[in-house]
Amino acid sequence: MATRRIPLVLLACGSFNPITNQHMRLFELARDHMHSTGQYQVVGGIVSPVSDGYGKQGLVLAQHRIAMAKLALQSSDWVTVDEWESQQADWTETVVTMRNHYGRILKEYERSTGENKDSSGNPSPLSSPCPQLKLLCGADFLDTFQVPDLWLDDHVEEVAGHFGLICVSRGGLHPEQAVAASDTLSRHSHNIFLVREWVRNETSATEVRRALRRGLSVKYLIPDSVIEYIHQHNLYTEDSERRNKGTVLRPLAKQATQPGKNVNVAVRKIATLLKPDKDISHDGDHIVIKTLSTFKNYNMDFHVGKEFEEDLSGVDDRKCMTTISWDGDKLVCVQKGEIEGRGWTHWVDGDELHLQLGSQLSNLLAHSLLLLLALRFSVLPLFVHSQPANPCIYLQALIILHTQTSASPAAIMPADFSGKWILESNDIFEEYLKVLDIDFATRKIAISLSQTKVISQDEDKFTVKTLSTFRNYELSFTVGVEFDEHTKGLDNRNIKCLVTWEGDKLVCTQKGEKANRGWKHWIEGDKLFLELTCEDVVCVQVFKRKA
Ligand SMILES: Nc1ncnc2c1ncn2[C@@H]1O[C@H](COP(=O)(O)OP(=O)(O)OP(=O)(O)O)[C@@H](O)[C@H]1O
Ligand SMILES: O=C(O)c1ccc[n+]([C@@H]2O[C@H](COP(=O)([O-])O)[C@@H](O)[C@H]2O)c1
Repeated sequence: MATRRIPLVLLACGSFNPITNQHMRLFELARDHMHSTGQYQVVGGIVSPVSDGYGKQGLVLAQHRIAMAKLALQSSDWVTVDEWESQQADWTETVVTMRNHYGRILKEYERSTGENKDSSGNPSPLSSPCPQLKLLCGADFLDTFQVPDLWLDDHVEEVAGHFGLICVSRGGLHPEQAVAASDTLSRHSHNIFLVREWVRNETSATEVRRALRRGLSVKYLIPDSVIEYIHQHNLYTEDSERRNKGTVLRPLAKQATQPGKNVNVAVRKIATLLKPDKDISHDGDHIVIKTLSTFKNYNMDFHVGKEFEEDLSGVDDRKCMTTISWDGDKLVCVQKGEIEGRGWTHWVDGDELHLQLGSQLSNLLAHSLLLLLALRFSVLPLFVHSQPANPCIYLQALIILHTQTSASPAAIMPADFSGKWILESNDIFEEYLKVLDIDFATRKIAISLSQTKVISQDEDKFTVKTLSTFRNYELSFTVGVEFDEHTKGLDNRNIKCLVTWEGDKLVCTQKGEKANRGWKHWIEGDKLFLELTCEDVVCVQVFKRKA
């Protein structure tokens, strides 16, 4: 007897900002592939645009993205647009969207099998097998599962294990490697269908928006009806592209606030974007310090000289026995607990309030949020409302901290970077490449690659080799000596560079066509950090020392 095929619905989640022909092609490719397995019968396709709460830069209103998707899909007799996700007040996890659709699909199935039950109430042999729902995506989507703190592990488990994925190739990405690199994905590899698109189509919604902003033609990349809609509503402009600029992607913010999470990459990322205010009031030795930001607020209410139990919920969720006392005109706090040497010092210098946060060097990583909060505030007589200066000045706190907390003189010497370092994480690298105007295909290759840094250091003389299977790059410099760099094979620009020591950090300013360009290198334990900055993008790469 021939086995009956499993009815299958394909669900694609994304910004669809705007929907492109390639988005629609994904469905056709996936349907052919799933039919070729002989196991499935694709019975429907759903496009589910993300809600406005997603916070992605340049995201135009959901009502427009929905309207464009509906216009585009008028030509399909099996793919529809669903508004449920886009209408949720906040951004919705993909797995929640999947559960919602699957619940609806199952209800319909039950209703239809109800009509086909035998006398004992069991589905009759005439009923079709239980339908399935699978997530349809491009290869770049699969890579996002590896982005630290973007997805919850349980959700990846449910998406890949319970539902299943159909992933269409994109650019030079290697989805099979993404599956192999992840324990969860490889455990469910039988439920992940990789579809090879032989007619490569590199259309990306970002590139379409860019072309539209520049007044260039996007005909044949997106349907005519969508082009007309965009022009009618003047949708993709310089202004619309600035929408959500600097906003933390909602999944990252949401993940960071999960109970029991360590102070991690996501929190660090959020913290760097914050503009916290300090609101300090006092009545004699009774002091209240409020640290206010759009992400988290933190209040301290204490009497100088009196020990109290401090609950650092929302910071690193530890408890400390805290005592704050005067040291001359400095307010010094000692926080006894799990982390040795923990505490802070507040003092005023001219019209600036300084806050220096400390813990032992070995614990720096666990305390990155604390370090990030080490801001310098301007325009402030002590204990009145303050205006924050540049939040990125927190970086200086690391240096102060190193100097303050290092017991041995060796620890305050500039660091030794020599060695081989393997890339472990590469946060916002694609944004950094975009701001350097690196083309789509190169970006996609670059973000998928592993990198090795080989650094040779002879006191202040450095050679840094960056090696990958795609391109190698070598840079030699002497700290304190300005040099010309041609970023050959990268963005091919000429820049004037100067590398200096800031404590044990190596800091480079790169003057040229691009504003605010530079990098910083520092070491924490067996990790090498590289912070790459250009305009308003800050990318952090973390390397592990190769034994
Ligand atoms: N050219 C393409 N090839 C394969 N998959 C694609 C392609 N374009 C989009 N997709 C897939 O379509 C889904 C929705 O994509 P999304 O709305 O993010 O558009 P996008 O073109 O990837 O946008 P952006 O350019 O901003 O990255 C994702 O799973 C994405 O991987
Ligand atoms: O569910 C999650 O945890 C999750 C984390 C990150 C991204 N997503 C979804 O992945 C999609 C990414 O779309 P885009 O346009 O950013 O490529 C979008 O639908 C998001 O809601 C989902």
